[in-house]
Amino acid sequence: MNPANQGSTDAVESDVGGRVRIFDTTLRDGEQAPGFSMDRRAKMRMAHALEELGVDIIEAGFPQASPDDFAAVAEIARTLKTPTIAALARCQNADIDSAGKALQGARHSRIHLFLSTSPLHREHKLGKSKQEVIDIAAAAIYRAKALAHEVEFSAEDALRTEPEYLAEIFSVAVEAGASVLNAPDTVGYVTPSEITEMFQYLRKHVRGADKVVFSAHCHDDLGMAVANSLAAVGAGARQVECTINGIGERAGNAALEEVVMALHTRRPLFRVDTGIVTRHLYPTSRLLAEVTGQPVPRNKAIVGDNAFAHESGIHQHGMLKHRGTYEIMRPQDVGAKTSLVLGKHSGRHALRQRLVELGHEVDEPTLDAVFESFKTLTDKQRSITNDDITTLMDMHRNTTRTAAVAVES
Ligand SMILES: CC(=O)SCCNC(=O)CCNC(=O)[C@H](O)C(C)(C)COP(=O)(O)OP(=O)(O)OC[C@H]1O[C@@H](n2cnc3c(N)ncnc32)[C@H](O)[C@@H]1OP(=O)(O)O
Ligand SMILES: CC(C)C(=O)C(=O)O
Repeated sequence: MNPANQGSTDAVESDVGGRVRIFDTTLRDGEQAPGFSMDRRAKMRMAHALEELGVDIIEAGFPQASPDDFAAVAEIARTLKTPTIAALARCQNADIDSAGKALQGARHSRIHLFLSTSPLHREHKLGKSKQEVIDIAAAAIYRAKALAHEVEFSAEDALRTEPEYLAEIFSVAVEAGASVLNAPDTVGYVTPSEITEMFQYLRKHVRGADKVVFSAHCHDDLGMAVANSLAAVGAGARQVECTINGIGERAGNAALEEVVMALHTRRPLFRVDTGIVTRHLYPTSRLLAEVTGQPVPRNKAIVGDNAFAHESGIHQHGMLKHRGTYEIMRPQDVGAKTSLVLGKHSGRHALRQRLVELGHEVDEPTLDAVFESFKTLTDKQRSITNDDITTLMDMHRNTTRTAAVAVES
């Protein structure tokens, strides 16, 4: 049993220490991005991988969105054993009932309600007053409470909402029975210092703040989703909503693997733990790429092909002496491998190492000669294989032999 799932009101209240729950929304916000939708079968495969990864909560979908999404949430709820299964719903009876029904078989279920709170959304999207929005949220939470083990309330566009009003609607949400309060940066607008201020304010001013978990849900429109999520943790958030490979609406959500490895690698700074089995990060990332048909960018932090690859000679020389010179994480901790890639920017040290690995004996004159032809080749060819290296070595041997024969005759 995952200790994070035992009861929903055991919030960690201090700014440092404790457990941060990882709420994975790859199957909901992640799949909302154009090109990333997943059918029931794909979602099942991902859900099993997410369970193995050790996420605390899987947001399996939005049951009211389509019959297949309802079926996917229901199957995930029936099948998975460890994580809490969440389903998204608007503050509308049909959505709430459909989420409750889809979650019926779950060992631990959560209805995730959302309603816009910012002035822009209240006026233009919902056409509702402040009080009307509060009343709609309260009624929805009461209804959802009867249909799931717990209710999370998200104030959509929270970070562009008046702090006093946000604290008020969250206070009402706690009274109505919500045990997780999510303050999303829906449009990826804020900076780390601003989100810190907002979470500190909410934890101070929401009535019943000590009974609930505060959650961050950050989008990457300005490339700050991970930094903002970490800042929120620093300000007391104890749930982070994130996705594998950072997929999600527009520029995406905070990348799960980046949030987790930042908390893990810089533990003395954050002083919190997650339940993530980090060596599953890379395989889970690759599975997502497979089921969506969307490759992981090479330079993606943690899980990209280049995340632990070194081509530059100066870096390779350092790596051969001590891997800590250019790596801050052990690749095996995320299920990946280090690679010293030979290319245009490589130097003699890495070339010698590869020649030795391929079983060639190399003295300094040989290395110099092969290195020269290697550099000529890399100016023409972006990727160099072991076969290329062997060919260069064979060519050098042939040249040396021919020269020796010429001298003899
Ligand atoms: C920030 C987020 O990520 S929120 C989640 C966004 N995700 C999605 O929208 C994906 C799934 N969505 C869908 O499949 C469709 O939008 C459906 C089936 C849910 C709804 O479709 P439709 O009924 O045709 O409505 P449509 O999407 O065009 O418009 C949204 C309606 O929901 C209302 N609405 C929006 N948010 C909420 C809310 N949190 N609570 C209550 N009503 C809301 C809007 O005011 C609008 O109402 P109206 O039809 O009375 O004008
Ligand atoms: C539903 C909420 C949490 C959301 O996805 C957002 O505000 O970005």
